[in-house]
Amino acid sequence: MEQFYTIQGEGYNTGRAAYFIRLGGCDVGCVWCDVKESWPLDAHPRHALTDLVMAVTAHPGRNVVVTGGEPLMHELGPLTAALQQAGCQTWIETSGAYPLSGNWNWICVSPKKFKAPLPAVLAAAHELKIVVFNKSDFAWAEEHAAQVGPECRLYLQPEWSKADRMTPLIVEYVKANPRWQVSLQTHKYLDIP
Ligand SMILES: C[S@@+](CC[C@H](N)C(=O)[O-])C[C@H]1O[C@@H](n2cnc3c(N)ncnc32)[C@H](O)[C@@H]1O
Ligand SMILES: Nc1nc2[nH]cc(C(=O)O)c2c(=O)[nH]1
Ligand code: SF4
Ligand SMILES: [Mg+2]
Repeated sequence: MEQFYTIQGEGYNTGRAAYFIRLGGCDVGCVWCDVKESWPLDAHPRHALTDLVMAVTAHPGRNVVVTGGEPLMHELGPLTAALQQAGCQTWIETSGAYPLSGNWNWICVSPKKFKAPLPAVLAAAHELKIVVFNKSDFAWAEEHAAQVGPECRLYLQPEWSKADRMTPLIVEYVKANPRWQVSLQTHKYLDIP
């Protein structure tokens, strides 16, 4: 759907330069999704793998975030193979609602109430990133933390339109439950893509 070179704004890799590949198509239906224009599966141009890799390697960074839409609606083996062959680190942002494909150096799973994550994707996560939309989401976050591996990093991220109200609750929750960390959408504060 779009591609851009920016700074990873969220989660464990916050602050690192990364090339973003945003794939079209998502049927999860989050009411607060901040990229609803990504939802149609066939409304976006298709690009040859070699062109994508050339676009990535035209920039000095070698971290690539594959996001969407829901990127796991696509078979991602060929894309990650081509990126890794070109010396890139492959990172994914996924809801976990579809089976994992591709080879990943970093897997961020952000589960959604609207379409449950698959247990196998949660088990493979390096990072669990829960969007907090209301205060019942803390208990929901713990249910998912029980399904990831022992090394998985745990993040609570305020839903953007409710950040004023949710961020103070997240701060108090993390102080009381220090296995969790705060994740902010720092690119929105920086006003960059
Ligand atoms: C747009 S989604 C695309 C990847 C995948 N579909 C997913 O949801 O993980 C990228 C990240 O943005 C988060 N996100 C989307 N809308 C948000 C919002 N309004 N506030 C905070 N985070 C949001 C998602 O939870 C996810 O971690
Ligand atoms: N800067 C920046 N960081 C991000 N991290 C995850 C994003 C996403 O939409 O997947 C995102 C995004 O859209 N921009
Ligand atoms: S799963 Fe991701 S892309 Fe799909 S609606 Fe939810 S936040 Fe948006
Ligand atoms: Mg985003």
